[in-house]
Amino acid sequence: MSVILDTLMLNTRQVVMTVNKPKRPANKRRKTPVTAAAPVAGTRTGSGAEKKAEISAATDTDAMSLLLSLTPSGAETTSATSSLLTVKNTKAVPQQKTSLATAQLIRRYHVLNKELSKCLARIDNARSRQLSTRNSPKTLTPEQRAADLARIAEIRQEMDDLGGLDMYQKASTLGQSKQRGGDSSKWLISIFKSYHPQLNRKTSLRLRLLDIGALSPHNYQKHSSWIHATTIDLNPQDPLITKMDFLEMPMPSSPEELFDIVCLSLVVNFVGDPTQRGEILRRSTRFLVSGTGVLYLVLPLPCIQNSRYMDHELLLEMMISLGYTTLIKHHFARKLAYYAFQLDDGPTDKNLDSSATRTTQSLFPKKLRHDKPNRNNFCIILA
Ligand SMILES: C[S@@+](CC[C@H](N)C(=O)[O-])C[C@H]1O[C@@H](n2cnc3c(N)ncnc32)[C@H](O)[C@@H]1O
Repeated sequence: MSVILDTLMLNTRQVVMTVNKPKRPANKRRKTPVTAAAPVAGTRTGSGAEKKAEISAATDTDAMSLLLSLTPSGAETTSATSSLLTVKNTKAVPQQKTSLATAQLIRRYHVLNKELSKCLARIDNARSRQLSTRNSPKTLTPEQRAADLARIAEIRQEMDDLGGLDMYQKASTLGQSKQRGGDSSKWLISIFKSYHPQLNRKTSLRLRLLDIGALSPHNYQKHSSWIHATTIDLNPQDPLITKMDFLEMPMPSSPEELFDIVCLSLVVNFVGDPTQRGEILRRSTRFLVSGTGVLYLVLPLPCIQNSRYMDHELLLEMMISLGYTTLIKHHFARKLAYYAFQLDDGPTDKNLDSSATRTTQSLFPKKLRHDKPNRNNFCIILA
């Protein structure tokens, strides 16, 4: 696990930016960025003026398609989360890159990702309000919408200049390297060895593990006698990892497709939108064996210990509401919070689309809990 990842703080107010945008001389500008995903036809836009004209002309266009049209490197869209991301292949992060520079890059990427989610959510919310209540006073004015869209374009450009998701992941992988403390699978393995002592005796039982947001397919390799790992990521860094957005992953249709362990290590905080964070947690229940399934959740410690809107107790309440009534174990390391929850009570509406069965009212809305200075704004909303 990355030591540098531990420092992630998700508070836009903390952004005193220290990562400088790489400045390229005009004659050395990237021509066509290499995209991991197929470029969206006609996505490349021209000058800033052209972009602005496009923005103001497009106020009635769907925000997502417009966002894509502003995407410098044309990422493939799946869910709203992944569509936010600039995905392109970048060169490996040099090993000698200082941990400080890597940490800054990761931190900046998080901040941008979060701001992007906010702009998009504002546009999407205004749009749904407009559809439900014609001329609602709460909808965005054309100027506000244009400002948000312009900011989205700027953010995407900066993400692209930083190297996009690919560079972020390479930096994170570097952070996982042994010199910096290794990956987070170690804590999970130690829990399982004490929690399921029979596994030490190498029975034929092989646990099915789903690693969401995996940077390496090899984290569980040396335990392959008792763990079968399925690894997915929005932008796989290895051919053995499946390119998949968890929010779009088909639900298991039979017990054989369920998992014994679902890992969300530094993924929930990576997602910028608090409601989507909650959706990821809720969705995890549908992939686990009810009664025995284990969710392994890792968050930066400040998300739990230094947020205005979140703390350990609230996280437990949220998890209990989802059916994770047993906290097998948790551990606060210097910079990371580790949790292993058991899914005692699986979802009752397994065969139904979750959104169709819920009201629009949040079970756990954004609510101030610690009104103190110097706290961050990390939040999870459970709808
Ligand atoms: C900070 S990295 C964490 C990597 C690794 N799990 C660790 O503990 O170091 C977050 C990863 O989550 C992935 N991710 C975020 N949202 C995702 C989603 N909806 N589906 C699949 N992967 C996702 C990102 O692509 C990124 O590689």
